[in-house]
Amino acid sequence: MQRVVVVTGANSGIGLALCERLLTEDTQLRLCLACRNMQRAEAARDTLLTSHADARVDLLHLDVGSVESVLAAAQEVKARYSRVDFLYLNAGIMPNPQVDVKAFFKGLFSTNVVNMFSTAEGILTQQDRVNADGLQEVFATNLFGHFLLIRELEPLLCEAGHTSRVVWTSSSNARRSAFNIEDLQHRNGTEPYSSSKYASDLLSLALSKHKNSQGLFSSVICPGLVMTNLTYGILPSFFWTLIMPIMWLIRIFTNTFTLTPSNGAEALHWLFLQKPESLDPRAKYHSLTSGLGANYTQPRQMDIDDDMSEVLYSKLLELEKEVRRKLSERNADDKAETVPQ
Ligand SMILES: NC(=O)C1=CN([C@@H]2O[C@H](COP(=O)(O)OP(=O)(O)OC[C@H]3O[C@@H](n4cnc5c(N)ncnc54)[C@H](OP(=O)(O)O)[C@@H]3O)[C@@H](O)[C@H]2O)C=CC1
Ligand SMILES: CC(C)CCC[C@@H](C)[C@H]1CC[C@H]2C3=C(CC[C@]12C)[C@@]1(C)CCC(=O)[C@@H](C)[C@@H]1CC3
Repeated sequence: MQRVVVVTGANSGIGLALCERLLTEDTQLRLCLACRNMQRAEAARDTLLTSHADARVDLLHLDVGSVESVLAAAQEVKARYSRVDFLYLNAGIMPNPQVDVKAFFKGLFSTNVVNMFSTAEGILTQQDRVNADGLQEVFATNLFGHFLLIRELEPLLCEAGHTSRVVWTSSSNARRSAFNIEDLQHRNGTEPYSSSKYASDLLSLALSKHKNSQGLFSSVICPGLVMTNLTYGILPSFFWTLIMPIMWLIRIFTNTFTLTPSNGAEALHWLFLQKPESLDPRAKYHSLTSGLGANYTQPRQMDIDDDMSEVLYSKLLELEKEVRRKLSERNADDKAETVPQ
């Protein structure tokens, strides 16, 4: 049976490395790269086809941060495929990141040093903005757009007779203290990235609870610290080049410095090979790399509770209704404007 796998944010970094690994694993796969930039998506497909000439690689235009784009992409998926076996929710942004250098050096000489290097706790903030849909951009991209995509694809994902999987690329930067259920979109804070990733952890648990009986299983992973466009956006390039030998050195002491996209994709790949019933919906599956470069996956319990996950789920359903209502009003207005008087 040819399995259909959709990967969001597949044109670079961890998403692209995952595609490469999946094609090596299953040559019969039908792989769909869901990307907002079609030029980069085509380049990614070319790269994949160089090493897997016979592979079936499709492209799908998806800007996960735009409600209209998500709805159109979901329609396209439903038209193209009769099933979706895996939906990897990997696209993510961390706009305008700022490192608190003072806090970093303070942390360096504290007992919190290992935690600081694996979670960036206390040293990393971002500046968010409102997007065209009136949503906070980080929330819309990292969480809500993916939620809407799942909702739209439910007919395929929850089809009787087979199981489907959604896998969130979360982060060990996801922290309860950065998340406020009264401020879901993190309008008032400086850690929208951490908040959105914590929300994805909560949402994954709620999805498992509500949808397992319909054959849909949701899991969460952390790729570790990986050198990608996202991380290169945190410090100037020359600085990364300067500290890179130190990064490789640190890897001897912490297994969370996976560093290469392929290593970071370890847990995503590992989940592809597991039976969904054997997975723990409360665990985050971490990609880890030993000092000698060996990859492995380790589940760690998440700091989440059922009540909050339920509240988040119902708030997202509410927001979905509101967003759909606004969109149909906007479409009706546009239509009225184009009708000749
Ligand atoms: N690198 C790291 O250390 C860690 C990364 N992660 C997570 O891993 C995931 C992948 O990131 P990574 O590979 O590191 O970084 P990259 O920047 O290389 O990849 C991010 C991908 O997401 C895509 N993307 C961003 N915004 C949108 C959008 N609105 N619609 C569709 N696609 C979009 C990007 O496309 P485009 O090329 O168009 O920008 C790109 O393909 C993210 O969710 C990130 O939060 C988690 C923990 C650590
Ligand atoms: C001398 C400099 C001020 C050194 C700064 C080092 C930091 C830039 C890194 C230390 C820990 C890193 C880290 C991440 C980004 C870069 C650091 C803050 C992440 C937040 C990247 C994205 C994620 O999702 C996390 C899992 C990473 C955690 C560690």
